[in-house]
Amino acid sequence: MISFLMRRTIPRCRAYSSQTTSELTKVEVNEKTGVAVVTLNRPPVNGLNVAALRSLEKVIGDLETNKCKGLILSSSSKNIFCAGLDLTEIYKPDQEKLKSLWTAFQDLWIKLYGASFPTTAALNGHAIAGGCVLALSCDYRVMVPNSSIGLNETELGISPTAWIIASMQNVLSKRSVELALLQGRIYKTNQALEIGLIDEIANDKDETIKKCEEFIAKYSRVQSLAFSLTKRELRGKAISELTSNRQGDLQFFVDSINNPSVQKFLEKYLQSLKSKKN
Ligand SMILES: CCCCCCCC/C=C\CC(=O)SCCNC(=O)CCNC(=O)[C@H](O)C(C)(C)COP(=O)(O)OP(=O)(O)OC[C@H]1O[C@@H](n2cnc3c(N)ncnc32)[C@H](O)[C@@H]1OP(=O)(O)O
Repeated sequence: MISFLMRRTIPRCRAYSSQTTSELTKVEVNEKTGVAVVTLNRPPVNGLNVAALRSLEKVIGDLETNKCKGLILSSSSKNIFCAGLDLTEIYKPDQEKLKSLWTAFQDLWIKLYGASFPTTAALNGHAIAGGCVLALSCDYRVMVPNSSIGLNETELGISPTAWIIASMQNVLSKRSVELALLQGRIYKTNQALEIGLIDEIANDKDETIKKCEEFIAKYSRVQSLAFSLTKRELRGKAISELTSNRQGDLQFFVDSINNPSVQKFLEKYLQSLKSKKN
């Protein structure tokens, strides 16, 4: 069950009625500000499987319906924000599950990137691949020191699809996007700040959330309708490009993952992650 701490005094933020989302995503809404802290909660690394993606998508949909004031995306892990798509779901995949995974990721991106309220990522640790996409889909990113962030897909042998590139282009210069994507580069916190991949550094998780709250507070005098219409103008093109080509995008993903050389790499990659501890 999702835990809600709903405010009673902000008239535009109604109490949630849905209780169907699982513990995969926890939600707390600040009674005073109406800002929701949404916590990814799939240990050990918040790997994104279909259930986790759908859970987060539903939460964002509920926040949208309830006209909350802003979102802070965080993680229950001590040092990992999100390690991206669950690699065990894309190695030797069940084909139907693979399609569901990508479709759920597309749906989540459309909701998060297009959210009509301010969105922030409180990066209390690593944000790799799909984890970086979640961060890039928000309006603002605050990260703790000694963490890493980036899109390493080319290292995995797959190429980021148009909407993922658009999310990065929305944040970085064209030159930085080229370097980041073509090299499949993962940036340390300081480097990420230098190129603008994150907006601020915070000392710890609490401070990431505080800084995200401060960012959202800057919008308190902005009319919600003007905010959402302006955001739609800025981001709508990338979203409609995906919505008009969802099937093609899905097929590209499925073909990429099923490529024997990608599967071979994934096998070695998963082994290397496991053998780190030995
Ligand atoms: C259209 C064509 C395709 C377009 C694709 C582009 C789209 C891009 C979007 C998504 C793609 C992806 O997201 S693919 C996922 C890629 N993710 C990664 O490469 C991250 C891999 N993980 C790490 O680098 C590290 O785990 C970490 C830095 C995140 C944390 O390191 P730490 O040392 O703290 O932890 P461990 O490495 O020991 O991990 C603990 C535990 O978790 C397992 N693990 C890690 N990552 C994943 C994952 N993504 N999915 C599933 N499982 C994962 C790891 O193997 C360990 O397991 P064990 O405890 O069993 O050993």
